[in-house]
Amino acid sequence: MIIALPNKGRLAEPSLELLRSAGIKVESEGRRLIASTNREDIAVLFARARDIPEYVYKGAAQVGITGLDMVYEAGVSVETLLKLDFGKAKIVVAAPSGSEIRKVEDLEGRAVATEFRKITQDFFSGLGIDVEIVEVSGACEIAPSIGIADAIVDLMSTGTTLRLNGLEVIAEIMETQAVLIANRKVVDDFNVQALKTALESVLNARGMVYLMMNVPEDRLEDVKSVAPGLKGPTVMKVESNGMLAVHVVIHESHLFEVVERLKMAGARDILVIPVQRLIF
Ligand SMILES: Nc1ncnc2c1ncn2[C@@H]1O[C@H](COP(=O)(O)OP(=O)(O)OP(=O)(O)O)[C@@H](O)[C@H]1O
Ligand SMILES: O=P(O)(O)OC[C@H]1O[C@H](OP(=O)(O)OP(=O)(O)O)[C@H](O)[C@@H]1O
Ligand SMILES: [Mg+2]
Repeated sequence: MIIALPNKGRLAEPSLELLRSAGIKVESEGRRLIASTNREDIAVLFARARDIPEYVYKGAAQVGITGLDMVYEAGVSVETLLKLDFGKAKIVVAAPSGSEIRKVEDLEGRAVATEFRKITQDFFSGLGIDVEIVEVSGACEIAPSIGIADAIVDLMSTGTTLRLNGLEVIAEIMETQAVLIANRKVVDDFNVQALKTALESVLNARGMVYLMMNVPEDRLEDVKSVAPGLKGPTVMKVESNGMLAVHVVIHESHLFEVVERLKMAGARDILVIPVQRLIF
């Protein structure tokens, strides 16, 4: 199986990191664009995020990681298997603050600069608004101030780039994040499904911790009410001393108060263990 990964840009490092957590280690040598991995049956193809949907559609790679925006923009039919929870941003229409352009209808007959020709075209034609699209290949926020366009369609996450360039959002087109995509013909292949399961299990496990503790039998209900767990705690009898071993998965953000409450409810010997993978 070949996995297409972004070779640079915002999605590159988090994609490699996610694969690594899922047990797939890329053995890359500098600028080589095809790399082997620790698994004999999995190789990686490094490409631009923008080109990955096309490569997966054509079958040059069976699966790939790219932005959902890139999938729409490519306009090809691939299967989105999983949202990956990084590379989160919005595609917005923005115009110079204080200009007469306050809403998308004001752009009728005007010029819009963007790297996203198809998304922009589809958005405005869907609203029946006729705009001229000025295609740029990056740093599109500069376009209005140099007289190239009246507005832009671009990605926004923190909003800093827009603000620093005197632009403000007048409409939101779509939300994007990194996704795992697959060629439709191989969606059900064992390796494709195994990769999906592995990545999903890493995402599920993020922020979760496993608690193990000993609880006197007569305090079980008190402990349960403090830490109900994902599917109720696992309870095992500890031989001979009237104690129960209780195991439960909770969210790390609750750990601070849950541990104290468990202690108060009679739990002892509490172990907190990181969760590597979680498969429901
Ligand atoms: N500010 C951002 N916040 C979150 N995700 C982003 C942001 N900018 C881009 N992305 C996501 O990353 C993808 C790739 O964009 P990025 O700018 O990293 O690379 P590129 O445009 O391919 O390369 P370059 O900008 O270096 O030419 C985008 O399609 C989008 O899905
Ligand atoms: O809302 P913000 O947090 O400011 O992020 C938005 C900016 O991030 C991306 O650019 P990137 O940094 O990838 O540079 P690029 O223009 O070279 O692609 C995007 O094209 C915006 O310009
Ligand atoms: Mg970019």
